Amino acid sequence: MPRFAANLTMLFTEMPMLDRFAAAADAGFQGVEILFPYDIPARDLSRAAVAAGLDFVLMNTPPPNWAGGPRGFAAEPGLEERFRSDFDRALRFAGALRTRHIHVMAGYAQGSEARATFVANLSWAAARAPHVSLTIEPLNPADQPGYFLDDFDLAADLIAQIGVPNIGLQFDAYHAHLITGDAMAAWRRHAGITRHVQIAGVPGRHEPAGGMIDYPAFFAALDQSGYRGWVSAEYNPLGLTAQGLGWLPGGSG
Ligand SMILES: O=C(O)[C@@H](O)C(=O)CO
Ligand SMILES: [Mg+2]
Repeated sequence: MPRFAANLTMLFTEMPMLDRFAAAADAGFQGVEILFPYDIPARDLSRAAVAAGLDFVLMNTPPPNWAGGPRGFAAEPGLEERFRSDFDRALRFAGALRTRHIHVMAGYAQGSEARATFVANLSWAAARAPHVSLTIEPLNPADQPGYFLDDFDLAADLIAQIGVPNIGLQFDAYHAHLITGDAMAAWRRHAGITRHVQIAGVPGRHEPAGGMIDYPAFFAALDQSGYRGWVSAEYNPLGLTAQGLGWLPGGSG
């Protein structure tokens, strides 16, 4: 069975951020991720993770505003300088938090110039931080219209083109199902390049149980394919988070 992490941007939001770490550990998670941790001093986040005995698994490149900001700039021509300073800010945070992965967000752009920009920015970032694992994640166009990286085959193609060991796929089964119609088939196709997995139910992006993705079968497929990374719960709980954790293998729900 994979190791599970709680996405603290979306889970346990009924309490302040620094209290969510202990709640996640009590529920049976072994790790955490925060999409945009930039509003809270890294040392406070790090202390909370250590005190709860949790690994810090993933964070995103800025912008810092989860509620209203765009999703990155890496594929947007003309914003290369901003991308670089954002990336360095992410690196400083990631160092303080000992984060396993940084998700480099593409932003909103289309066409060959956007692709060339994304490749150039990712290549620069990979060389800048050769010791850090970088991920790219296709987001479904219904939730993120106009987002550059909206296709799994495109992500695979980009990873192959850049061809460095520290860039891999962030496979979010919720987006995979909405983009391809079959998260399990998408997993079989892309397991080999995946560094990080996220889960949520379809439809609705709620608890990963009882929807169109058979999660017990998906977890078995992860094991069968030899996946050794993390699986992060990244969904909007229907009620109090702890009351919806019956799906978590070995958890207290
Ligand atoms: O799936 C998502 O929405 C996230 O993993 C993300 O990083 C978007 O900000
Ligand atoms: Mg995701």
